[in-house]
Amino acid sequence: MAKVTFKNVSKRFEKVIAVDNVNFHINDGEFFTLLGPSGCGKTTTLRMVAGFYYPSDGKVFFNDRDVTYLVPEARNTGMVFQNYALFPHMTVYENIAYGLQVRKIKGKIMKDKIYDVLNLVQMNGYENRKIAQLSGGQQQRVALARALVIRPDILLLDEPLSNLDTKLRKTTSEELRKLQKQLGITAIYVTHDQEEAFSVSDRVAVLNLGKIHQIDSPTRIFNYPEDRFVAEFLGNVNLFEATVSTIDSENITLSVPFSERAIVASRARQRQDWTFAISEKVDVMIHTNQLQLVKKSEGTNHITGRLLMKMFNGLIWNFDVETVNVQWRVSQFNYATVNYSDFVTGREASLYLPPREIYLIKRREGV
Ligand SMILES: Nc1ncnc2c1ncn2[C@@H]1O[C@H](COP(=O)(O)OP(=O)(O)OP(=O)(O)O)[C@@H](O)[C@H]1O
Repeated sequence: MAKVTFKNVSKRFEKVIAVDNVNFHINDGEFFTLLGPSGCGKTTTLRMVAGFYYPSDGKVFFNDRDVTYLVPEARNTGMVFQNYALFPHMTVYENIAYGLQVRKIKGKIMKDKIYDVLNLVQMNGYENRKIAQLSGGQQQRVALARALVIRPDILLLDEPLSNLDTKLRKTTSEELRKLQKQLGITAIYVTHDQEEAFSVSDRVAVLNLGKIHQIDSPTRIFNYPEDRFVAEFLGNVNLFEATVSTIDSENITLSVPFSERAIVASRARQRQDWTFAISEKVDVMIHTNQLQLVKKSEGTNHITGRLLMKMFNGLIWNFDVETVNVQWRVSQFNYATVNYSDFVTGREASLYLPPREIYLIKRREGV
């Protein structure tokens, strides 16, 4: 087991700053994910953990040991690559044996280790198959077995599920999480898929353009995004700009671009480490499932709009509603007893914004 620390780490490739002054600390046995859009520096960060790249600036520690410039072979990390990087004409057994042979492990010890790990990833019986004769999901298990057979202190996973179909991704990510906890191994996972990141991770770092925007548990990131980028990247949100009008012990009122009347946000919903001032400009977030579609627009936080689109996907209904200056997305669970046909595309449809679901994002410089 190992802790991993990045201290002021940057990585430049000529003019490109792939990783820009990144700091984080990963605990023993933690499942930690680097999440962000394509090109944000996830893979470069992971490669600096593995030792495939050395930082241009800053330091990397495993526990208290400075490993910044240590060669990959001396780090005891196991890596699963996006394309698995297996030898297609070799058997499953030979692929897994490779890393052990490099480490001069032979004979019965090697054999026992290979059968142990095959068991672990539920691939016993496949040892003599060639990689080219396996399905994508099975190849993924072999790649995982190959990374685990050396008993690494840290398991590194670079989009390991991206070649699997949606259903298999779900079950495999659940298994991966179980296995990681069972082994108590520290894992660092790279993905651009928010759902995948949330379902496997203890904590997630959200990156953009080489910088970390937020490191938190999945629920904290979802409910309390640090900035507008994080909220937008996670999706399933409505965002608008507002100005703080009044603040009392219970509520913050906001002047908004889509209504003459002020909107009320409950203070209980806000991050306790942020304070807001009268006239402060903020970004406001409300999750698509927290907005309510209503027939009549009466009273506080009700606004009148027009239904642009409605779509049923089996579990939820999605509605797009247009009001002055803002287009909204509303997602509601389907209930057989609720009649959604009352909402007709092109006709009036109103929204209710529950005060306890309105989240204010503090603006900050430099990100
Ligand atoms: N070897 C390299 N030489 C030059 N530029 C590079 C190199 N590797 C990465 N980059 C650049 O650094 C930035 C970060 O790349 P990185 O591969 O870390 O992103 P990523 O978040 O993993 O993206 P993806 O999800 O697309 O794999 C990108 O702009 C990329 O073009």
